[in-house]
Amino acid sequence: MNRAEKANLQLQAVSVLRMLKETRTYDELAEVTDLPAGDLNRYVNGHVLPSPDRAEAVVEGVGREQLAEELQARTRLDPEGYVDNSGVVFDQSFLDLVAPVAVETFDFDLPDVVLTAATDGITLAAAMASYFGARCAYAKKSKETAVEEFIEARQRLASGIELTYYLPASAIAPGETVLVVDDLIRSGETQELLLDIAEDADANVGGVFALIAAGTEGIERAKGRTDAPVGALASFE
Ligand SMILES: O=P(O)(O)OC[C@H]1O[C@H](OP(=O)(O)OP(=O)(O)O)[C@H](O)[C@@H]1O
Repeated sequence: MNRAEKANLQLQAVSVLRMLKETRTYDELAEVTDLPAGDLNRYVNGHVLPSPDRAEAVVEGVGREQLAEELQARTRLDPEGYVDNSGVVFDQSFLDLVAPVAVETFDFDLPDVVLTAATDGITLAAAMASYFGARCAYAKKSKETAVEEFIEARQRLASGIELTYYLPASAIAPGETVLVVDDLIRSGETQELLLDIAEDADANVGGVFALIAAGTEGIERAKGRTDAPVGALASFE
């Protein structure tokens, strides 16, 4: 790790600790992190940065578990099983914490492009792209008027409805590494269309990542389509 990467990791750890501190006392935070309450106070207030080792432990270990809990707490499931995750996808500073935890947990190849589908995946994709220094691209269900060339992916869904996603052809260059992300993966139909787009662009898939998996069907479906790591931060049955 070079100096800039270390500094980035240390600042990420401070963000994670601040997020956790919102709903905890320092003693409770000490219990969660196994770090002394006095040190945590100095980190959260920005007086001292955690050492790179401590920062890594916070981002990798505690970060994943706590982010998953936080996700569950911010997500509502209605009686029909539909997910309301606006408390997550509208909160850019929460989403800023996700990329380092996701990459530590799932070991994705670092992307040139973070690809998602409009609409709800966009804020997550933007946050992750910014962390990786990658471009953010999103496929839409309609064609942008001024764009001449598109990559199209079409699928007849289980419901019988036909779904087409369009991505401007210039968004991904051949040979680039694409990380497919979304807020939610349920049937995996959307991710499959995004993987079709990546394949059409002659890109390498670096991974498939969702914040929330509703059931296991979507994750299994994506795993059937790529050898790259596939995972979600939290799951609902
Ligand atoms: O795994 P799947 O069964 O494909 O479901 C997941 C997709 O469903 C939601 O998008 P939706 O199609 O509702 O569009 P929206 O983001 O515009 O609401 C969500 O943002 C994912 O893209």
